[in-house]
Amino acid sequence: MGATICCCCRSEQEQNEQLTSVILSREPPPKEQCRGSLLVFINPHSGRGKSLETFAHTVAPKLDRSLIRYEVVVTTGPNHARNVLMTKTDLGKFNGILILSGDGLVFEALNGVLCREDAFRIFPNLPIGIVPSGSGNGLLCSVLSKYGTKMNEKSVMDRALEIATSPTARAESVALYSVKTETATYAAFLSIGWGLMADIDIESEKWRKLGGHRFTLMGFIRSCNLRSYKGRLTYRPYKARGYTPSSNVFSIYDKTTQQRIDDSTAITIPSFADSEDEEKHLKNQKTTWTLHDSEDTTSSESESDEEVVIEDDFINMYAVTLSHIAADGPFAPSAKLEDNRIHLSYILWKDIGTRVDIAKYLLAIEHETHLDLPFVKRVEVSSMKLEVLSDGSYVVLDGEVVETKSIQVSSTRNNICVFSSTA
Ligand SMILES: Nc1ncnc2c1ncn2[C@@H]1O[C@H](COP(=O)(O)OP(=O)(O)OP(=O)(O)O)[C@@H](O)[C@H]1O
Repeated sequence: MGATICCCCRSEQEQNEQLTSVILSREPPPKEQCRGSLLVFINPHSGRGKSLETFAHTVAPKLDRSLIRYEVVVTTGPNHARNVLMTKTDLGKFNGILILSGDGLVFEALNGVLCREDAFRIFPNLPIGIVPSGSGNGLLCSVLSKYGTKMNEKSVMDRALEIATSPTARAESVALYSVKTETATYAAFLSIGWGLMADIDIESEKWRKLGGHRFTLMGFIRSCNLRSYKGRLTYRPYKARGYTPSSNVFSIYDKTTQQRIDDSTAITIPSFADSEDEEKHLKNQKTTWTLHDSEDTTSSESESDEEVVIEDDFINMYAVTLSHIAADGPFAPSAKLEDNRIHLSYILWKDIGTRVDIAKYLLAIEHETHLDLPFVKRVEVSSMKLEVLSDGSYVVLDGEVVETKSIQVSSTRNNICVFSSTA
């Protein structure tokens, strides 16, 4: 335990191998003394490439002191975490999972869970903790900003470490969205982008080591080479439909995931006249989304309103479901963790004067004034569909590129739970 490593004079790969073997050989605290256990995913290449070091030197010693055991998976490439979570048979024994990467690995992990039969029981009962090692950490920043953490890299990292390693850590609900493309279904929690900001996000990935500065640099380049993107955007304005989202805040180490699942199943099973109905109810609970705009939830004629369709040349389309997309000012200040509305904003080519307007828009994001610019249209929606009608653009979901020309995002009444505070 607590081995110190001299990292100078060695290649990055050798350092990573050495750190991995130190991490995997750590003696856990004795089981009978432990408060609980975490399943940890470390992406050695995320962000500035420091996640193994952060775990070995900071997270692991703190978890040991807090008597929290951990099982570590050092991811070897895309889909590793997804495959583990799809197939792991003992997920219920953990109190939570901890991810040392960015939003991309959280997205991958959730979509691994989505492939499981018990996905919709796991989501609200298996808390996800994040130690921000990737370059985009919108989920973590949205959660921490609710509790007043200052939005700069150091404060976010310090607070995330405190929560991730504390025996009194608590988790709370974050709304989950159902996404369909031409070929796949996803669970998403953060954003869908197309056009200017999606291009900036993806084209700046080669500068990962610059951290958040990569977006500023690529934003400057992109606004000098402004493009328009042809597409059709269809959306349905948000209506409450009698639903008031509420947050479930709970202590992570009071129960394991399986104990929480067992408790919630016992509470939510109504008494059924016959066992066939009961079986059907349980099956639905396990396997399906609860869509916000389903027939069951549209209670009156006035609520089944028209869809709005815009077919035009766009400069940017960016929709978020959480307040922050990075550790700067909020992108959607009114977004709340548990609330299931989608904050859609877009800019049409015909509405801007010059490309200086776009530079102003990108700069305004940092100062939270971007939504006040006259050429930025915004609306809260419960579902939206984007059909891309031109070539050569990225559709980016929770920071990850999805290969599709058509994508539909729907609000649901499902949620995940995320490490958020300490008692
Ligand atoms: N060992 C690995 N090597 C390369 N890619 C990996 C590895 N492990 C995981 N990945 C992939 O890297 C992506 C990590 O994205 P994440 O957002 O977590 O980090 P990031 O450094 O901020 O990356 P990005 O800038 O692309 O968002 C995930 O899609 C994941 O599948």
